[in-house]
Amino acid sequence: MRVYNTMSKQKEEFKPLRDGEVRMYVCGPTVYDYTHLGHARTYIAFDVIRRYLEHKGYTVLMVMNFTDIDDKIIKRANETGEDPKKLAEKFLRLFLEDMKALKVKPADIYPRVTEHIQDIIEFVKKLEEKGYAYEGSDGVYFEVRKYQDYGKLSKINLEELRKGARVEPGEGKKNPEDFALWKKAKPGEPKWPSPWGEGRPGWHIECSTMSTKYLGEQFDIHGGGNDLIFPHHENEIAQTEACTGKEWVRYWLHTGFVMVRGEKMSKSLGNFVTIRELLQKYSPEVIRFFVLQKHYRSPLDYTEEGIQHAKNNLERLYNTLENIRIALEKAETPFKWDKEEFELYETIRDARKKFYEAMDDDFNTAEAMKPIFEVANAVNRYLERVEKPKESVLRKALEFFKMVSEVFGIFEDYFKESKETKEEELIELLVEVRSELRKQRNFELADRIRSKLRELGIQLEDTPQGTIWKRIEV
Ligand SMILES: Nc1ncnc2c1ncn2[C@@H]1O[C@H](COP(=O)(O)OP(=O)(O)OP(=O)(O)O)[C@@H](O)[C@H]1O
Ligand SMILES: [Zn+2]
Repeated sequence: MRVYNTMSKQKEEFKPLRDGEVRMYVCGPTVYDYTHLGHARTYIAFDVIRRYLEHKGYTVLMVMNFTDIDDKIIKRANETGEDPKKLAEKFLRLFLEDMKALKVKPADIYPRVTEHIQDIIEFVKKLEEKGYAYEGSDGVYFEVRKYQDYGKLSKINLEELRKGARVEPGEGKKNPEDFALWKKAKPGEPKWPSPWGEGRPGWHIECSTMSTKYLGEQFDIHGGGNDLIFPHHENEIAQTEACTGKEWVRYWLHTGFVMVRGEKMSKSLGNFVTIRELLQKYSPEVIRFFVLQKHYRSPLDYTEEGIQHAKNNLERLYNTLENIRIALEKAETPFKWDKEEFELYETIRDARKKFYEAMDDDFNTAEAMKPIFEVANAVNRYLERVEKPKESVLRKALEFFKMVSEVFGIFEDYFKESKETKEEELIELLVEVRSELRKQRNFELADRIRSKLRELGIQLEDTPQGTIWKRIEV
């Protein structure tokens, strides 16, 4: 498997630091507004990367932070007259709801800045002890020129950076390129005690602190949107490697932007569409499908037609799945296979290979889509041509779609539904058998079925119209 590493600007063989385990950290949102499609693209992309790694047999430990205190939150709270803590809490909950709706698997750990202030202070203290940090009038700063490798991720040139930046009036830093590790509180701002007086952490330090706390001083994947490469990730690297003296992250992965008419979808430009709005019109799977039609590093243009197109394509696939379901009802036991079965089988076999090759090539979901449609088309053709379809070859197609479902997080309704339907059919069957037993006055066995079902959370009630059943808590 090969992944594109922003650090080396090329695809590299993927080899995690520990066998069989992938530890990954994805920068989470600053929670002061609704989640828009741009954010969702990034989180869906990392969700699929994580799902694929799990599918390949890795144990994945995933951490995603919440920036629940920050300039943007304070600014918004001041505008709306809300308490910044309450504001952050509200949007944090809404974000989790949105991710759940989009079937993004939850991170294993969601550390929040406000619950890790002490850890952050310790980290800054270490940087101070090692001579990388200094206290200025309004906060503690990281002295960029002390860290030799600055710029290695973004390839930014420190001299250029210096020329372009300046120390704003009121800022207590020595050099224009230095960045804040700790900000001293201004009147009315949320604050915590520290060796440098009351204040709050700078933005970058939280990710260095919380990622190393939970994933160790070295781990495999660190990700986020393209806009985080500089300065956020560059600064994270400087802080962490200055502190530990070790190479920190193996692979840096960055997602391309969702674009609207040539511009990045963003809150500040006001050109965004929220997940909530989209979910009123489209199913979560349509949104996922839309996002996955492009490779995660490419820009993704958002248009109404684009989503509509994704919707139609997904529907086509669902139709095929429905065709398989119907065909399975009349499918035959395969006493023999003919040319048609072998043709379909070979398409599925090749498609599976292509799917894995595409995903192994830097998680190329856009390429991986092609074999999905190849199988769908082949199944439809097979069902049109063959009068008595063979169960085994249809099951092969279903297995393929099930695999896609696991990795892409689509078709979940179909596979979940069919499992439940099966279960319901089995319950109906037992109810029928029990009624028959009662008619034959075999009450002992009938009661056994009833009490066993009850233990499993299915309650039977005998009514004049017959026996009905319902699910109960056990
Ligand atoms: N248009 C976009 N396309 C893809 N990813 C995006 C887009 N906008 C933001 N992201 C990513 O979403 C994640 C969360 O972003 P964050 O909460 O910092 O957003 P933000 O910068 O406040 O949002 P905005 O850019 O809308 O002001 C980051 O990884 C960021 O790179
Ligand atoms: Zn971060």
